[in-house]
Order: sequence, then structure tokens, then C-alpha cells
Amino acid sequence: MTALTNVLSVRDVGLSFAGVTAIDGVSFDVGPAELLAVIGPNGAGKTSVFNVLSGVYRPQRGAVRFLGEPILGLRPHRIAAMGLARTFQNVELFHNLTVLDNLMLGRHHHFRYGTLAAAAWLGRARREELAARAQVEEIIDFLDLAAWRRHPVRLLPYGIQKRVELGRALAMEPKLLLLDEPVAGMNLEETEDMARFVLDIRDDLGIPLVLVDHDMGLVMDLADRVLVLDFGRQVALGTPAEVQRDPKVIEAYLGES
Ligand SMILES: Nc1ncnc2c1ncn2[C@@H]1O[C@H](COP(=O)(O)OP(=O)(O)OP(=O)(O)O)[C@@H](O)[C@H]1O
Repeated sequence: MTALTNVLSVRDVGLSFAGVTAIDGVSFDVGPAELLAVIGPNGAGKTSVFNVLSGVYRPQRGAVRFLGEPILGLRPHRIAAMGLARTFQNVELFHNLTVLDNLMLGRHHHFRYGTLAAAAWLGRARREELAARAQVEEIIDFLDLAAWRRHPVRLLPYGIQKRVELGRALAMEPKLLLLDEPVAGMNLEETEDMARFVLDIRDDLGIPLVLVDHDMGLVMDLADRVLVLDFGRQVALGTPAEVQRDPKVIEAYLGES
């Protein structure tokens, strides 16, 4: 039985593609308001884990429970609607729409509309959904986005675009947030800002997070626990201090750099 206190429970997941093993026996839990980081060298299986959790890949073996419910085999939009939200390595927003409109779309889980359909849908939303609007305004305040709220996303600096993407995921009112390389390509100041928002999400909003990133300093500073993968296998799982002194980790990953 999955302990009810765990938001996410992953058991012995195995995934391969035509003979290539992407994930080989990975098991971990995410507790309430916990920040778990997943690290590992290139090709270790980090993105594949995210794709399994969000329903993009279906593993050949194992089990995943989200809020106590089995989710393997559910389609991505169903899993998202259950409250598992995700950001992507590359910014995935409607670049011609404003910050406000991108967040409104996030509120309604409508990710796959073209810009025109999205704009038409928003017309209805504006009339009908004042409550949604109030919630989105709260997110804009929370992420310090007020100065950009009416700007089309394409005009914004990269670091702000990443923050809007985070805002869109928050607009889904997630029960768990997956962040795929949230600081990739950011300068120091943008990285520090993002780190602060990630911690605020955990501490002020109480939303648990799973984060993949190559920035080792960030991961060790932020994470409650760290899962280390190498060639799809689970090398270690523990606190940043435990993981950093684990010889298997040093050999597999830290020793590289
Ligand atoms: N759709 C796919 N088809 C075939 N092989 C895949 C697919 N997705 C992942 N793989 C393989 O699975 C392994 C793990 O890849 P994955 O992208 O999950 O690693 P990663 O840790 O996210 O790497 P990176 O840090 O480079 O993003 C790799 O060998 C990769 O080539």
C-alpha cells in the first residue's frame, strides 16, 4: 500500500526503446511540500522519468501512483487535470499572447490550441470567469510579473519567459509540479530569482516539486532529497549531503566535472 502521505509513488519503473534502456528499475516517493531533484549525466534517463510521470511515455514495467491513484496508461491531459503540472526545457508558451492570457490558458489546461482558437476561447473566458482572473492576478503578484502582464511573451527577456511558464503551471493549481531544467540558459541573476520562486512555491504555497537540472549548485542548495540516475539506473537517493559523499555518485556523476 502507498502511504497516503506521499503525493507521488514510483515503483520499479522500467522503460526501453527498441533495445535502448532509458529507465531501469527506478523507485522513489515525493512527500507533501517536498522538493526532490533528479540529476545524472546526459542520457541518464531524467527526461524519460518526467515523460513517464506526465503520461508521454508508458513504461514496460513498474507502477506510478499520484495522490494514491495509479496513473500509468492515462493520457497526459488526464494526468494534468488530476493536478500534475509540468514546465519544459524549452519555453512552451503562446508567444503572441500576453502574460495574462498565457496564464489564463494555463488555468484551463488548454495547452494544444492554436493561437486563434485560444484567443476565441479567451473571449468567452473573460466574460465568464472572473474568479479565474483573480487567481491569475495572484500568481502574477506572487511571481513579480506585474510589470509585464500586458506584454506579449515574445517581447520578454528569456528569464521572464521561463517565469511566465512557471506561472502557467501554477495556474493549473497543481498538486505536484515537475520542473524540467528551470534555470537552463539563465544568467546568475535570473537563476537566483528562479531559485527563490521555487522555494516560495514549496514553502509558501506548500506545493511539492520534482526538478531536473544540470546546475549542481542549485540542486544541492534547493533540494530536500536528490535522486541520482546513471544509464537509467538509480545510483543513489538521499539528502544533498548524503548524495554528495556517496562514492557511487562521485564515480557516476560528480567525478566527471
Ligand atoms: N523517444 C525515444 N526513443 C528512443 N530512445 C530514447 C527516447 N527517449 C529517450 N531515449 C533514450 O533513453 C536514454 C535516456 O534519455 P533521457 O533523454 O531520458 O536522458 P536525460 O538524462 O534526460 O539526458 P539529458 O541530460 O541529455 O537531457 C537515452 O539513451 C536516450 O537516447
